[in-house]
Amino acid sequence: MPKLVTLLNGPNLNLLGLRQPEIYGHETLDDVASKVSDLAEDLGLAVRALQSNHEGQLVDWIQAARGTSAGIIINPGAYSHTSIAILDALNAYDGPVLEVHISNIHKREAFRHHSYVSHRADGVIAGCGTDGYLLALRRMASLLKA
Ligand SMILES: O=C1C[C@@](O)(C(=O)O)C[C@@H](O)[C@@H]1O
Repeated sequence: MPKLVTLLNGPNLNLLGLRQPEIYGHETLDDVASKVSDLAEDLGLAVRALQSNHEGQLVDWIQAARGTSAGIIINPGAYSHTSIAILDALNAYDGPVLEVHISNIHKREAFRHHSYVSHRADGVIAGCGTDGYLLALRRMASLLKA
């Protein structure tokens, strides 16, 4: 049975491809989900990809990953910069956590430079476009093998 990885995307990432394409690119979230699932198959992993605009829903999914998912990859969107609730939920999760940002948050406005989720993340990928999700999945595969 392949190990399950939960891939969470936060607010406004449902608009990927439409929203500020000069920053986030032209691929849609469905495009990303399909390239992630192709790579997952090559790596022998299963991915459950979920997106929500709601903080509490993301907290519920992180809690649900306890005992059911081997790892979490999360792009918390703007909640990265505000949500202690998401950090607390991740702190209650035992497996590896990788944080992805499509854009390089450190090159952008000062309010994007700090991420609460980074206090828990085992790795952070920022500024690699949607390839960041694939890089995170490869890293997750090696963490889960180790
Ligand atoms: O919604 C997002 C997307 C983002 O997480 C990224 O993927 O680059 C960066 C955040 O600052 C922003 O609020």
